[in-house]
Amino acid sequence: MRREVYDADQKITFPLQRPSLSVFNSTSGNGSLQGKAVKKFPTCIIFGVSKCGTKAVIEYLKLHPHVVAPRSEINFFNNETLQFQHGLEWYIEQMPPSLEHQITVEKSPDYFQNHQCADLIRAASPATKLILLLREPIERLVSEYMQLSEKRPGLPEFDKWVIGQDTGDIDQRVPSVMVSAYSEHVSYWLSVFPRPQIHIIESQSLRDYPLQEMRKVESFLNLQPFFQPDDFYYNSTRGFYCMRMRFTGKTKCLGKSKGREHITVSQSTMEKLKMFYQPYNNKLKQILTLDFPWL
Ligand SMILES: Nc1ncnc2c1ncn2[C@@H]1O[C@H](COP(=O)(O)OS(=O)(=O)O)[C@@H](OP(=O)(O)O)[C@H]1O
Repeated sequence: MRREVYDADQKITFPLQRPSLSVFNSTSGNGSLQGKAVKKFPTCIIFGVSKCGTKAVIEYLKLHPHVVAPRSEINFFNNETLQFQHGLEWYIEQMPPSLEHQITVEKSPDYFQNHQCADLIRAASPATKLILLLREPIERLVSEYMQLSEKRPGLPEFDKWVIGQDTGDIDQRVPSVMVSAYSEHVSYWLSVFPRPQIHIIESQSLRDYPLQEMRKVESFLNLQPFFQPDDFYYNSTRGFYCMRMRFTGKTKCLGKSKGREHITVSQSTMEKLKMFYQPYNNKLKQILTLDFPWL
């Protein structure tokens, strides 16, 4: 059975029943892991926000033996070409096979500002759980700027990038500026998904207290309690918590593209940015009834 999830002009259909592709028998020596492994639609999608620690959450989650996740972002629901040419079966094909007791988690943080992703995910799988990370908006913006300036050497200096030369105000035409206007996007996602279906993590708290935050994630996903203090250790060279694999003792930190040094924003631009984000932050606090240090 199939149903339309786009409007009639777009003619995209998503199967109501999720197909189980690439069925095979697990050859794992661990008795409890034997059985059929199949590729499944994610139980949980980390849908944003970019530069807020999404990679850390998915890598931490992958320590849990009951979690599988693809190696990289799939960016399916924000890519019409993939949807039209390949369809939902292709999306599921990108997932690693999972055993019956395992869940699949995907992270594509650019879904957040692409509101149609909310409708598409809901149409494809209304019960899929969602995780959202939120970072102080100016810090997030600077983090994205650092990434962009590495990829695009001709990018203007930060001040010129965020301030419209014609107006002298924060330039709302810069997409990255508007990504940090969280309330605009959160209100849309909350019009599509009930609040209890979205777990929110404050980025600084994840950086400082990974164990505490990952235990909350574990509970949100109804996973068996697994995370222990030894799974995380502070790496003073990197300035972040890294991971210790429980069964091999090997350690793993995130790559060098995480934790880039940030530029110092001039005081006048900082003031403009603070004024600009204040109303969005106030609205966010109201919508979520949450209190972060920067709200
Ligand atoms: N454990 C650990 N290790 C490394 N980095 C960590 C960690 N926890 C959180 N962070 C913060 O994650 C920021 C990058 O966020 P994302 O992974 O969401 O970026 S991306 O959108 O996937 O590019 C990255 O931002 P920048 O410091 O600005 O690079 C980090 O601050």
